[in-house]
Order: sequence, then structure tokens, then C-alpha cells
Amino acid sequence: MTAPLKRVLMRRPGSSLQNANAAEWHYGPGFDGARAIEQFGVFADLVAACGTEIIWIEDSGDGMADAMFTHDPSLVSDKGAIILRMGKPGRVGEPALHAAAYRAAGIPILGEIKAPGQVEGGDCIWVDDLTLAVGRGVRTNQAGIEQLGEILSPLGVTVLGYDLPLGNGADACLHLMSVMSPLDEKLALVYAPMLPVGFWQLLKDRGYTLVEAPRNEFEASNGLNLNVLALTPGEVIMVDGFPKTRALMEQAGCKVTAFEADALCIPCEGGPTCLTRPAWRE
Ligand SMILES: NC(=[NH2+])NCCC[C@H](N)C(=O)O
Repeated sequence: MTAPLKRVLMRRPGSSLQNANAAEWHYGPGFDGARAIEQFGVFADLVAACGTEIIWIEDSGDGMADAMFTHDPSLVSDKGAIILRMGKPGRVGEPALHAAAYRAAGIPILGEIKAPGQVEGGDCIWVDDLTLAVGRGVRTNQAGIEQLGEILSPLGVTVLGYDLPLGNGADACLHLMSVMSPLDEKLALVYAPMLPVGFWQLLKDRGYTLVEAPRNEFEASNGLNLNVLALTPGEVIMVDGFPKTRALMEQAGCKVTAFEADALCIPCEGGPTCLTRPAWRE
């Protein structure tokens, strides 16, 4: 999850976000569609500046405001994409956008999560090439985790499920990736108090070093201080305004770039990792 990012699926927000009803989408008080779109532009430039090819999904005014969070509706394995099935009711139309984008880009589709299964990409973390940790919570259920295991076992991948806490309730977004971001090969930023214990033990067993994000910045950022995207091992993008979290990553050897996202990420509950669906890292 930290190897150089070569190809990524993204959706530039447009009228669907601009016209979103904040209460319906569970967006917080700082939500401002026009400013969010501007901030997204800065973020997309940072990704492109790294030499990453962006496969764009257009916002055609389909009303899918959350579709800019392309991390969630699909997952990509060495043998092709897996089309997921959303746990948030407003997002059920998004996996079809991804399936169409993969077909158009010539990326094979390996499998699909079907009802009653639910899996969101934000709940899936590759701990190594052959181990996928999946958070079981409001967005991802046991049936979905089992289907993912069946799709990935022919590739020699083991899928392990871990229970997530309820956090701020069923309407809020809490994924496994909300409490852990990979920064480098065996280095991760975590919010320790909310990590599933079994997952924490797995990371320790696999030799990970954990950088612990401070509680006050986690709370002040609605958890977005923790949502950090690695463009290449140890080179990461974060949301601006969380100096203690930044300093801890720098002390751990990371090169950190921050962008302003007070209108985009904090109210909409998704950060740099959520805004990208890596399709190829190498
Ligand atoms: N992978 C992520 N953390 N995605 C964040 C998605 C945020 C989006 N508003 C939702 O609630 O679904």
C-alpha cells in the first residue's frame, strides 16, 4: 500500500457535490461544495505531480456526492479489480461507476461482492502481499468478508476480519483505514485507542513500527489527521493543520506534504487515501 503509485482511479467532484444536501450525506458544519472542489484540485495536482496516471471518473451530475471517495467501491489485486458492495445506502450506485471505468481502461475484473455481502475499500488493508486485513463494522459485514476470501484465496491471499468499534455511531464513517494509514513498508500511522486488538497484534507480529497519532488532533480533525496517503514509500500527503501528527511522521523519517482540506475532507469524512483508488503500485 506504499509502493510507488503508478495508476489511480479518481473522481473530480462537480455538481453532485456542490448541490449535496449536507444533512442527507452526513457532512459536517464546515461543508462548502465550491471550496471543496477547489481544494480537491490542489490535491489532484499533488498526485499528478508525482507522475501517477489518473483514470478519471466524471461527475456527470448523477447526485452521487460521496463518489469522489474512490477508495471505497472497489479493490485491486494483482489479478484484477474486485467490485465491492457499499454499506452506506447513498453510495450503492458507485461500484457500477468503477466497473465501467475498469472496463474502459482494460483492467480485468476478478470478482464482485454480492448481496447480502457488503465490503467498502476503506475497510481493507494489505498488511503484506498475501494478507488482507478487513474491518468488520457498519460498512463491511461477515458475508462480504467471506466472499472476499473466496475471490482472493486462489491468489494465495488470506483475508482476516477484525471487529471495529462503533465510534460516533452508525451514520458516521468509520473504516479500518480510519484508524491506520500505511506510511512505508513496515511503518504505519495509527490511532491506538480505536485499533481492533487482534489487528494491532497482527501488525506487531509482522514487524510493523507504529506511529501513534495524538488524541487531541484525532478529535479535532474528525479523525482525518490520520488519513495519510503514501505516494511512494515514506513520501506522504496529509490534510493541513495537524502539526503534532506531522512532526511524529517526520521524526519517523517521512517526507510530508500537506494540503488545505477544511472544506473537503473534514466535513465530508474522507481524506487523501479515501479520494484515491490505487489501481497499480510497483
Ligand atoms: N475510505 C474512506 N475512509 N472513505 C471515506 C468516505 C467518506 C464518505 N462520506 C462516507 O461516509 O462514505
